[in-house]
Amino acid sequence: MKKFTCVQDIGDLKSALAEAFEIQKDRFKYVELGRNKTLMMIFFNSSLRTRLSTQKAALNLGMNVMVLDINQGAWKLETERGVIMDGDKPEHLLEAIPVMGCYCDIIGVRSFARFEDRDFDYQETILNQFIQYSGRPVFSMEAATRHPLQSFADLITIEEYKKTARPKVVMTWAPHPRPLPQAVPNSFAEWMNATDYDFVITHPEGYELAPQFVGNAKVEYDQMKAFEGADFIYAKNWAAYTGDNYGQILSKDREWTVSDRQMAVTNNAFFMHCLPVRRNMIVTDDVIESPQSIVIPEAANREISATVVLKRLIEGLE
Ligand SMILES: CCC[C@H](NC(C)=O)C(=O)O
Ligand SMILES: NC(=O)OP(=O)(O)O
Repeated sequence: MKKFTCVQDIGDLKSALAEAFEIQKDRFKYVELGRNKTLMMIFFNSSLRTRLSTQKAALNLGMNVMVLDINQGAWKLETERGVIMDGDKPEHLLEAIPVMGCYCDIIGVRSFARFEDRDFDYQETILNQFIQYSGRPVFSMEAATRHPLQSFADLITIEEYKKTARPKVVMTWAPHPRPLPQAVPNSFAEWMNATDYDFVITHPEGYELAPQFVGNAKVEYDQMKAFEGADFIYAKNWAAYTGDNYGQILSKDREWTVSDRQMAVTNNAFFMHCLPVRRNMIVTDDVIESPQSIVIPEAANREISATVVLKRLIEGLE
């Protein structure tokens, strides 16, 4: 594997899952593979799970690890080409990227959507500059339009907990005080559409995701109807994608907050969320603390998804 930015990069899902469950049984099985190989993790945005689980995955494989928070300690970076750099940014990304590539073997990048220009975000400008100019294999630690390490962990978790071959999986929008990226819902939808699950997306009108991610999923504007008979509930907030509303909050309707009311019409569904989660905005205390909440095993599987991805990137090194 030469990059990991989307579901297509992992190839056949059944073999990726087999590898994940093998590593889950013995996460140090390939501890020699990464000897004298260096992972560089670059964060343009905050992180807890991605930062810790990806570092742990690298250690599982015997790698050296370097972590850089671009906005703390490094020079402020200009990212636009053609800009006269007479402002507060002393360095351009187009120099910084190949320099960082000199010091490592594999690069992970977190760079969220900026919500200033939809094309800039949806062309994955920052991530693609790392792919083009670093000279190293690059993987996404959540970029502008996807979060594949999260989605792979979500799939592993559903496969672990499902009680039927083709579970009904419902992704529901929920309210949040800030406009959050579409990367997690886009990516979850992309991975769910790559399975044979019964996948439904539910959100208020105006929160339609980009069609290339919705794919063949059923979209249901009535949340209670969507929840009927569900086996898994995946809750997430996202800002509007469509038209002039890009990056905007259209609703903070707390009727969409996942509570016992909605969970009561499911098939005793498991509750999932990528975390961090705003309690009593996205989900009530009772639901996220219930025996059906699997948000912690879901977060634990981030170590497994990252170990599989790093293993395949190391194996792909010349
Ligand atoms: C894994 C989630 C990261 C980010 N969450 C926040 C709070 O910014 C998001 O919603 O994309
Ligand atoms: N789910 C996830 O990626 O969490 P962090 O933003 O804390 O890394």
